[in-house]
Amino acid sequence: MIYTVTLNPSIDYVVQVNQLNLGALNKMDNDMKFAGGKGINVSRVLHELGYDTTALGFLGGFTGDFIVDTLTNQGIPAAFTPIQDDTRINIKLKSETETEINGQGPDIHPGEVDALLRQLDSITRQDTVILSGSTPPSLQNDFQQQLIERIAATGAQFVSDTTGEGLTAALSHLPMLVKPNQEELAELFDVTLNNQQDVIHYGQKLLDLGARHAIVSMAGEGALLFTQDGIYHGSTPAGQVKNSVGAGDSMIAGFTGKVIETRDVLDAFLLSLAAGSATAFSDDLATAGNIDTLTEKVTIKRLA
Ligand SMILES: Nc1ncnc2c1ncn2[C@@H]1O[C@H](COP(=O)(O)OP(=O)(O)O)[C@@H](O)[C@H]1O
Ligand SMILES: O=P(O)(O)OC[C@H]1O[C@](O)(COP(=O)(O)O)[C@@H](O)[C@@H]1O
Repeated sequence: MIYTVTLNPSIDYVVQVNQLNLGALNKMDNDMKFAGGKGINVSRVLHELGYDTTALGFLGGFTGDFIVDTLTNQGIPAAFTPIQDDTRINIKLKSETETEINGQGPDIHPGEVDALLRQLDSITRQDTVILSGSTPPSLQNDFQQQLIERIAATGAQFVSDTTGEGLTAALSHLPMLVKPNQEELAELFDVTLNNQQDVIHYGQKLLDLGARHAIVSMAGEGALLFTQDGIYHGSTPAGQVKNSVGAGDSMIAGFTGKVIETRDVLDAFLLSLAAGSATAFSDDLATAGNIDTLTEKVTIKRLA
């Protein structure tokens, strides 16, 4: 089973305002609500690709109900830990540019934390756990670290898609995969990345620090894959970008599902690239059909 853990899910409220006037009344040209949060997106794409997954994490209030209903309607298995406070709403404003306004996240009470930790005790070494996204501010700074130690103790392999301290904590427990984007990589090492050589240099450090595989995603520029055997660049196919929210999560779903199925890392990278672009080219997350079509249009080149 592939478990995803989303500590800070969200309703992603995508608002289209073609001509945005700040400080004035604007009318929406279109709006859409999606069950979001990084791990939830990963579970949705894993399910779409036919892989067994269960979504875990904290959910509460009317916003939490919306997410549970959406996942139930899509047939995605979930076992969320109920919380008293409302799950957040993240605004994705589409105009000439894409602007994101993410909520901080709800208050999580100690009993709710204990309930989530107890759920993790049933994970076994045959499972994979994907720990994705931010941590609600009411949780202690070292909560991600605690969680990773708990997961590592079960013997399950894990994937980490978070930033800052959480990512540093993950690296020391030998994650199967980490996937920072280029900005997150720069933030982790507190550097400016000026060219591909810089990205390669710091991407390789992710392996040196403990990751078994690392993907550094670069939006429309594709992604770099770092493995013990080599470094690869994957391209993006031509297409019209509609909504890139969840592109990184789709990548993680494609890579993790395929690598568990076939153990073929390059096949997994190919699927991850197709899934990322298929999501960028869709209003919502990618469909299996779109991913399949793009798989033939992605190329991978060995760099080192
Ligand atoms: N504009 C785009 N055109 C084509 N593919 C894209 C685009 N944006 C993202 N993707 C695909 O999705 C992957 C992840 O996107 P990225 O924006 O780097 O991640 P994140 O969503 O984590 O910030 C990219 O490596 C690429 O394969
Ligand atoms: O948990 P965080 O880091 O605040 O991010 C949450 C946001 O990330 C998303 O999962 C999208 O992530 P990506 O675009 O990086 O794939 C949205 O659904 C959600 O609004």
